[in-house]
Amino acid sequence: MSESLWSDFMPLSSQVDWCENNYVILPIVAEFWNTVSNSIFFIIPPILMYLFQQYARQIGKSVYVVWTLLIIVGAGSMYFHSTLSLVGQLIDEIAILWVCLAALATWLPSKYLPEFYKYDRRRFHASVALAAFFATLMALVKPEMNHGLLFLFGIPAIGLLVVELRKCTCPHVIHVGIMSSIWWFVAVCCWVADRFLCHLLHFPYLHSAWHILVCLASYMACVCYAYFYASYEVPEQFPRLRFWPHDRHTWFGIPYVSLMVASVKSCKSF
Ligand SMILES: CCCCCCCC/C=C\CCCCCCCC(=O)N[C@@H](CO)[C@H](O)/C=C/CCCCCCCCCCCCC
Ligand SMILES: [Ca+2]
Ligand SMILES: [Zn+2]
Repeated sequence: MSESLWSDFMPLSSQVDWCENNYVILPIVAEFWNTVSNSIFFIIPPILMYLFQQYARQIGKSVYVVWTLLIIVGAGSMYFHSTLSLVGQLIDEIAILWVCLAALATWLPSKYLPEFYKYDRRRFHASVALAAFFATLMALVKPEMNHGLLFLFGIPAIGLLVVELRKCTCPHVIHVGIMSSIWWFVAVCCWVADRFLCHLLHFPYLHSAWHILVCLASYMACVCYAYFYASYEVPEQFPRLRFWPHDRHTWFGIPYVSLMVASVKSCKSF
């Protein structure tokens, strides 16, 4: 390993530094609150792994790839904020790139794909894997551009959500989709304010709030995509949204997709 590569592991070697003051709470952690706020990525995705077991069995195991990558996003972000190293920044960004592409490959309904991919989804998965490989190489070239480019995933993500929610008649899916969009909007405001208005606001916790809100927005959007995908691809399994720990908890429960036997009506009210 060359000397310059070693230096990319050094604390504070990233050009990015967030509003929270460095090394204030613990002498070995650069940004304490920005580090610990990523803990939410170790709580929600494992619960989703548990709740999506039936979905994985009946529709596809790639749902586990998305939840695992979300945990890796949290771990990468923790490492980045605890060191503010360039390597930490790249791990954080590349993990986000991969989870977005994995979500796209897993849940983009076939009706949106060109004919070439429609009848063999493995071709689509292979193309996304190839795109992930080249995008990862490009991410190493100009790391300072990565944040901005990653936000572009928000456009198809919101686009798909809006298009499908307008057609959707299930009130639970509409509720989760709207909450996801609200959290996403507030999260982006927090990210922008922390990045560009730090000297005006002097409020160092906005990036921590972003971590929590973007995790909520992304997992809720993913649950909606999982529902839309199942509704298109396996309507005979009557997908419906349920909430953990109880279906009564539509506000604070964790939504997931459950598949039913053909005799039960889809989206039945609780
Ligand atoms: C058909 C759908 C395609 C897109 C699916 C998107 C699924 C998104 C899944 C997970 C994204 C998680 C992102 C978490 C980032 C946490 C790490 C972090 O905070 N990193 C920052 C530094 O610590 C870094 O500055 C962040 C950079 C920008 C990230 C932009 C992510 C865009 C993700 C799009 C999410 C869409 C949610 C839509 C809600 C309606
Ligand atoms: Ca800082
Ligand atoms: Zn962060």
